Amino acid sequence: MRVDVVTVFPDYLAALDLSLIGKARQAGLLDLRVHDLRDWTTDRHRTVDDTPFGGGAGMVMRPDVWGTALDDVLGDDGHLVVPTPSGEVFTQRHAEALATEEHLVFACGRYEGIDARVAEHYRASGRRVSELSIGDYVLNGGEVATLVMVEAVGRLLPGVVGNPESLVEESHGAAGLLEYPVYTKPPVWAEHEIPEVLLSGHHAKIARWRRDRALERTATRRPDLIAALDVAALDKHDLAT
Ligand SMILES: CC(C)N1CCN(Cc2ccc(Cn3ccc4ccc(-c5n[nH]c(N)c5C#N)cc43)cc2)CC1
Repeated sequence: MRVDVVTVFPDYLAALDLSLIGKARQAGLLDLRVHDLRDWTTDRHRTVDDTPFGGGAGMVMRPDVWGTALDDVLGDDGHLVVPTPSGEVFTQRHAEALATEEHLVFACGRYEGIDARVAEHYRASGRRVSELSIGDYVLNGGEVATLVMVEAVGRLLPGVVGNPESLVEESHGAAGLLEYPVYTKPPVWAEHEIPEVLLSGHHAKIARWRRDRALERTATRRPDLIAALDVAALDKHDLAT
């Protein structure tokens, strides 16, 4: 997979040189290229923004600069991803769908956002465009959201995560439940012991205990997920473990 990121803060994406995503890049599993939007400006001040039509606070990012940049970077096959507070909320389902793409291009806005005609233009020209938000809180730009989405998508690519098994049993997985509590050595820490069932070696009981803790957590912390619960998948998933 090729991923291009266009931003006025290229250094913000340096974190993608680290850890799993960094290793995936070195292994050639992920071809990640970060571009400075100002490289497509034509004035001596390298201007990327202007005042909003209709008035209001702040500045808006210019469509002409973004258009020349994206025309260069999107190529024939790029799927344009625009992080925005007004986007569809990004979920694991979006990560799974984006992980099937050959080429993603992330447009990182700043200020009050990117002129709306940019996304419109590429959608109208038949290109896949996803306007996505990573959650209901306000950030200062699209770079942090891009880091989140590139990691969520990158870890799903074949060969990136050492044990593909671990991609199956994870939060918001097939059964739609939150993760159960996990423990490791020492068996006693600060007078806290390990739940006995986890020391029993009885796999069916351990699976049932984990399923019950995941249900409990989901009901307490994310009751919204309970409504969408796929009970059939839950039992199948549970019996498979
Ligand atoms: C009334 C009037 C003064 N209000 C002024 C604030 N407006 C909303 C507003 C708020 C902040 C930004 C800054 N910004 C620029 C590009 C950009 C991309 C993503 C995100 C972003 N924020 N939160 C997420 N989950 C995001 C994602 N993904 C934020 C971005 C842009 C826009 C709403 C109108």
